[in-house]
Amino acid sequence: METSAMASLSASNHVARVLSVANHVADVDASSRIANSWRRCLISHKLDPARQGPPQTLTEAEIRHVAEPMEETIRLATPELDDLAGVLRDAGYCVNLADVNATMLFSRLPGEADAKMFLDWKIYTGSNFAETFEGTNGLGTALAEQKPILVHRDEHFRAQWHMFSCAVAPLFDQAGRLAGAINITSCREDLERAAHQLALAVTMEATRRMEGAIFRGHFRNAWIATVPGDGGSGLLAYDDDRRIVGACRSARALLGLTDGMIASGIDLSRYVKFDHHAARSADDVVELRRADGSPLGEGHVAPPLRAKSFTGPHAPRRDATIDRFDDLHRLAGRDPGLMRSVKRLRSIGDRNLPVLLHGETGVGKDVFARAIHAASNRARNHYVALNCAAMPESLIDAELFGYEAGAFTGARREGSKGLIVQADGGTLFLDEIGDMPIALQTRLLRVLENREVWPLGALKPVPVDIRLISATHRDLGRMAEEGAFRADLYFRLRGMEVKLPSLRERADRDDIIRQIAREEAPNCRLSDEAWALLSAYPYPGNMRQLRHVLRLAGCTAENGVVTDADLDLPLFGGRAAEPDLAAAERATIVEALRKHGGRVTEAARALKLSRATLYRKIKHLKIETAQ
Ligand SMILES: Nc1ncnc2c1ncn2[C@@H]1O[C@H](COP(=O)(O)OP(=O)(O)OP(=O)(O)O)[C@@H](O)[C@H]1O
Repeated sequence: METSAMASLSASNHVARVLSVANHVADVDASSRIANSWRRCLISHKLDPARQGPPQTLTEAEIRHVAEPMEETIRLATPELDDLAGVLRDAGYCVNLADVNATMLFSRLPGEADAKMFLDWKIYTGSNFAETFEGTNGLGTALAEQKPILVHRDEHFRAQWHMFSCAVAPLFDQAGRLAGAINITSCREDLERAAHQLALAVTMEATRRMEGAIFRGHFRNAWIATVPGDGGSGLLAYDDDRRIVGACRSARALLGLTDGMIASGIDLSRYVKFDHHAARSADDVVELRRADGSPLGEGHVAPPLRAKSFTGPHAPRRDATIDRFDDLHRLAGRDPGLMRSVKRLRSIGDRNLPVLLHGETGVGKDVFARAIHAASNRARNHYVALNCAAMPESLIDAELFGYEAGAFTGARREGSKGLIVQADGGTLFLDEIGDMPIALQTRLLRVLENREVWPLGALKPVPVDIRLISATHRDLGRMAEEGAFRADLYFRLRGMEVKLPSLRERADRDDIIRQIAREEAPNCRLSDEAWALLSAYPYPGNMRQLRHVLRLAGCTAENGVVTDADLDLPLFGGRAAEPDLAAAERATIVEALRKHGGRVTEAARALKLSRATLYRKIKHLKIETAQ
């Protein structure tokens, strides 16, 4: 028999089976949950099990709109989602997070061999698998019932999904409300139900950890108590005055807490009692008791992420929802490498560890450095930045270390404090540190070692307390090996090294394009062609270039639609084109400088480059300037 004829025979057998189960005629081996779902699909949703066609898929703009309220949930769940995808990848599973309406908003595909099937069948971000449209399926049915479910092959309502097997766990938010679901799907023919059942158990465990991460992330400035219970442990968040500010689904069920009780700021001691002084860290086990003194079991208590130690009852109340690491989390987006770096920065806390940022031009080194400063206990003091590539050696010296009155010809009469002293108590950001002349490197090293500065012409040093963040696009390690950069300074600078990936390397590049499009072209939508172009372009100028391109496109777009014609994306040549590119680049820069009377700032603005990048290019291309 031909394959298509076999397929249509099995489809008609399936239709007959669905009808007989739904009408309670035959007692086939479909589980009661599957049978009930089939009944809902036939009777309430009036669906046809034989209907063929892809799932409903949202446009880019619709995905953006739907994903916005889920941004924090997705961000906090991403590390666990990535781990789950890593564990299941070799078994051919794709992993998705969907919202309450069963629209997939996050997807991780397995290896190439398995991925094609998911792409062909549109099992990816933007597709909707609501039971009311697609019939019985993992996502739709788990969300309809708010319970984990396994839907194996011919348990799907529509015959066209019979080559797939899915396992889904619903996801509940920090207030115990249904927030979405975590789905894993396989299309491997040899997948046994028992093995799939095991994968469901793994998914349920991972989902519980995601819920924990979402709860802890949401209440990061509150105390968190973990309370044991039969259906898994519950999480309670409370403030410095020991009033409950949040409770997860299990804690609500376990202790009978409602939204109203939590909103009224109910006392923790009316539900749970324990010796606060016994809990010094999240790893310490504490004996928990109910209000009447009866034992509740062993639990844990974690202090707020910002707190160093327990605060007394009169300590000022903190806002339990504001986190000074917010900017860093926002910049890291969903890029796994950057998310790990932010996690490490969090664990460093307020220790004065130098940070070395590494990345191409325009990847956001300056904004990242500012965000590190904002997340530190130095945030109230100055953030002072200096670009070492943008100045001649003599000026860097004076700018950085300062000078006494009359220290040299041309010096200001009253002298200058210098940037290092200005940054006292705060953060000093040295951009393009690889361009710092060797003599100045030696002076900087002395400042870092002795914590004092000798301004030029001064008779005594000035003590300073700075946190140093430096940045470079160069390979400083190699430069240190080759003697072009002081190795001892290099090791001092890289207390922690953070690699800021180029835009083309970022795992969340599409999110960034969407976000920047929202900011720079707020009243426009992107046409499909424009989107295709934007997501395939290599962006030598990274975020800065993307911003400029979209800002311009926002101005030229007609009828609120950015088309490919609005995108000013110059061809980015390969290796063979490099000599010509360099010549063309040189000519463009020389012309821009000429047009702006040699003023680098204005020429940089006209060329849509940062001043530092233009200085670097001027140096690299050996262009003569008036300065
Ligand atoms: N994660 C991000 N999302 C959106 N925009 C960003 C992000 N990071 C940086 N940008 C934007 O990119 C532009 C360039 O950022 P920034 O000046 O910090 O880059 P840089 O790496 O310091 O560049 P250069 O090395 O050329 O000095 C800025 O407009 C900034 O707002």
